[in-house]
Amino acid sequence: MKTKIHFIVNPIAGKGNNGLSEALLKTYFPETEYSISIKKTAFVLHATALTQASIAEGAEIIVACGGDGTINEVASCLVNTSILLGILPMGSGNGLASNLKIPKNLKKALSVIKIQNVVTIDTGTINGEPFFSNTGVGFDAHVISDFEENTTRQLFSYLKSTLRTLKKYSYQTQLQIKYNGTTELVSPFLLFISNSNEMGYKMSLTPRASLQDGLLDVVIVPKLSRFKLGLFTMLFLFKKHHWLKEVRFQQLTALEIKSLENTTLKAQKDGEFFVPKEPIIKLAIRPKNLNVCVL
Ligand SMILES: Nc1ncnc2c1ncn2[C@@H]1O[C@H](COP(=O)(O)OP(=O)(O)OP(=O)(O)O)[C@@H](O)[C@H]1O
Repeated sequence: MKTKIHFIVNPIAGKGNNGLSEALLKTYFPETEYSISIKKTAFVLHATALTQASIAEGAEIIVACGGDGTINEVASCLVNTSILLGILPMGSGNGLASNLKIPKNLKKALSVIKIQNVVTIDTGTINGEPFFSNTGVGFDAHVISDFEENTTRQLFSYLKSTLRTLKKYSYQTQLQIKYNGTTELVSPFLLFISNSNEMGYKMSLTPRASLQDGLLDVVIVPKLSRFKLGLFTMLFLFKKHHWLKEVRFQQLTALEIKSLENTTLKAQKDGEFFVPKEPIIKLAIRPKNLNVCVL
């Protein structure tokens, strides 16, 4: 029996020129042993529809070719199944791939899929919808909202969006957060929840996070003075933001966030803008329910 591998390719992820061709795939996965299919996405959420079709076609490995957004759309269909997720990192940040040590080099990443060495990782949920890398309802969500107006998806565009968001960001949103039987009121600059220890571009707000510890790593940063914000940014770039006493970390299995104004919050999910349907956001971890090909 030939192994069925389906490649779901996002042609606009990262710089957009990914170098993946059928000829290259055939050198790694010869027709005598493998049955290969390449599918290109044409719009947002198309990867999910293509993955569902691949599952119905009996694919045993489904490879997300793109960044965290593409992985989210593909992997959402693979949780709690025995189908393996492969990753060819072709996005801008590639946070999850980097945490999993999947090489950015296309040929090396193809070898990883061929070896079929598998780890089972945790996945997070936000109001029941899976996320794999991170989510957030603070400054990061506003940056992503601005970023999606850009025509290019590269580091420079993230930097531009960060600066634009810094100028207009307001801290008016009063949130009630509940975890481990505790209720708190916060009005945070940042409320970031991560499964992975990397956000992309080798940057991390949650360096202690593990994809296999059954925990969500939560970072809460209150409103900061301009000086403290500058300091926080500098420390963050060197992964030393924990030096600031205002920065709080929690490792949790569940968290509830409620807008006191009863408005729906802006959020980001794996780097894509997301507006939860209700003013209450429920976050949870689902331990070890996704099989991923790694080195
Ligand atoms: N043909 C298409 N045209 C426009 N958008 C698309 C197309 N195909 C997929 N998308 C959308 O592109 C978005 C970005 O994809 P992805 O996150 O993989 O790349 P990236 O943002 O460059 O990488 P990263 O998240 O690692 O920074 C996803 O939300 C996906 O739904």
